Amino acid sequence: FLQHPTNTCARYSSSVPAFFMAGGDGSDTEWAKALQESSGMIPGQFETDMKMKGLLGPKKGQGDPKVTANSNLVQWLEEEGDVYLSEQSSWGEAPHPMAISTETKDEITNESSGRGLLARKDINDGDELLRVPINLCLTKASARKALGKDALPEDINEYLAVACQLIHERTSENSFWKPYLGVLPEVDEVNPTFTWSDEDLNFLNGSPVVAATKSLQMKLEREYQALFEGEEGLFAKFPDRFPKERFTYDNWLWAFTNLFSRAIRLRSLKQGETLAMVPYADLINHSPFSQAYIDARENGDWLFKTGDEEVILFADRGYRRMEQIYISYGPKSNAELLLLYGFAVERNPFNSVDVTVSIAPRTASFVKELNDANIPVDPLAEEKVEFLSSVGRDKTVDFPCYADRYPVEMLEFLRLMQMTPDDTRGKPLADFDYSRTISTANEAAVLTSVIDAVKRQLSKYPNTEDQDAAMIKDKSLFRLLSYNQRMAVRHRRNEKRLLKRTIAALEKQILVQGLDTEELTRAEGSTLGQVLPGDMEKYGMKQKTALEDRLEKMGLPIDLR
Ligand SMILES: C[S@@+](CC[C@H](N)C(=O)[O-])C[C@H]1O[C@@H](n2cnc3c(N)ncnc32)[C@H](O)[C@@H]1O
Repeated sequence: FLQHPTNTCARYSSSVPAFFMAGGDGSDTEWAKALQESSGMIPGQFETDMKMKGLLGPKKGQGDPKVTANSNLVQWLEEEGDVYLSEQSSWGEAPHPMAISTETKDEITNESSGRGLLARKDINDGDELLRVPINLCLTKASARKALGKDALPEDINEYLAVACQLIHERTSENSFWKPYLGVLPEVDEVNPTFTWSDEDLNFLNGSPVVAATKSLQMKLEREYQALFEGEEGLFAKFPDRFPKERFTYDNWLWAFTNLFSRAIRLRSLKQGETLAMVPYADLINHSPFSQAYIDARENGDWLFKTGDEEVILFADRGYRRMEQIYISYGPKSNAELLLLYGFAVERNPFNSVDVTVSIAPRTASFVKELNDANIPVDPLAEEKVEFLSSVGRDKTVDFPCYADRYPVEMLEFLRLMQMTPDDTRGKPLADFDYSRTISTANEAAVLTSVIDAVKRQLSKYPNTEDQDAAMIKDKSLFRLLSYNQRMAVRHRRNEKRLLKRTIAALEKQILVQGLDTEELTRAEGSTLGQVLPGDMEKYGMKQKTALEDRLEKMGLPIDLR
């Protein structure tokens, strides 16, 4: 885990949280004191702040259902899991270092980021932040125990199993997990794009997120039907445990909203890795700059190992009192975050936009099909097709473009596709190292074709970046849009900005490397990065997008079984 000395997350922290409570019993005394200290310079400011946060006055926050839910969770964790959350120091143990804030905000966009965990005292790099026993978590094992091993067989996908248990617990009167369910958000508090209406999704037109969203929506529908419906489905086979009125599609979407946005993959478990919903740990928000992540370990000290396992987290840096604690959900692009978590990060070093690079090798038969006298046959086309299929690549490929880099694979792919007999001089294509420049003419054609591909991606959006920027700038009008719509406009604007920067960087590189000279235009006789008409048509029903590819690697249910 951990070890990152720099304080890069500071700008994401919510310095004056709205509603909050201490970790122990929900009292606000310590927070009141801390807030008083932090805003003590302005007379009367503290009282004003506290009133605004609902923590002063007759109710003192106790009437707030969110504060009550936090309180119930803390009590349950202490009673059922022996989780140490005390505010007071006691024999040999310091007070628990964190507290739940019911309302945190993104400091750049001012959008709500829901609950979060705050440092209740100064925290040092490496300090233990939390420990939660596995038996409080929802996993495939707990799902099979709750709903029967006959209904959820050994080989069932983890996401499906935990989704079933989430719905089961949510709709049971006496669930052991009730205090945990009490803090799980509704779909409209998370808003991942796969739950958006088509009207909201239209705001993302042109963005690769739309295709990924539609594909995830279809997959979730298909999985629901396959699991519950038909003669072999759980509704028919186990109607008592899986009543239709409880396992509705709305509940299914709620379960997956929570799974995608909160489930953690624990990798260090004795029996291998497990997907888990971990109470309390899942209250921590994401910062792409955090080096901390959550994992499991055997519990007990060195002498007295109990054999049980627990989830554990250490601080990745020092935190000041009242600062929000962050972990990293992984190096995710804003498209991934929006699709699965319902938010995007304005300054995200892992942000990328998928760009489609498509070059159809001009074989004799393909050129004939095109029926255009100006398009010559590429003498290397057949060899290129063979080479591509031997390395398992298609001729239409999606690559993620980052703000400051693009993948080596994209350059390698394009260098190959732009080879001419001048470059090969009779040698086989397989003999070249495509991770290096092949020739100046080849490189010129490669960079030009990347620019073309990025420009083509940009042209897919109905509005320009400037128009989006103007919309965002007009604060009063922008606020009239719904949360989803605001996220969509910011997202598409950031995608365009990234693509425009990529074009500018490439154009500069072409100039710096002297690749803009006349004689190098000979490469234009090659394939030039154009999506040839035939390929355009095929592209409509092409293979997976790069985003889907990455989701699959994460183990998300792109093909669930
Ligand atoms: C694991 S939960 C974290 C706790 C969550 N805020 C809550 O209220 O329960 C993940 C969700 O928190 C929110 N979130 C996490 N990090 C965020 C961030 N940096 N900005 C905005 N929202 C964030 C998103 O709604 C996301 O789906």
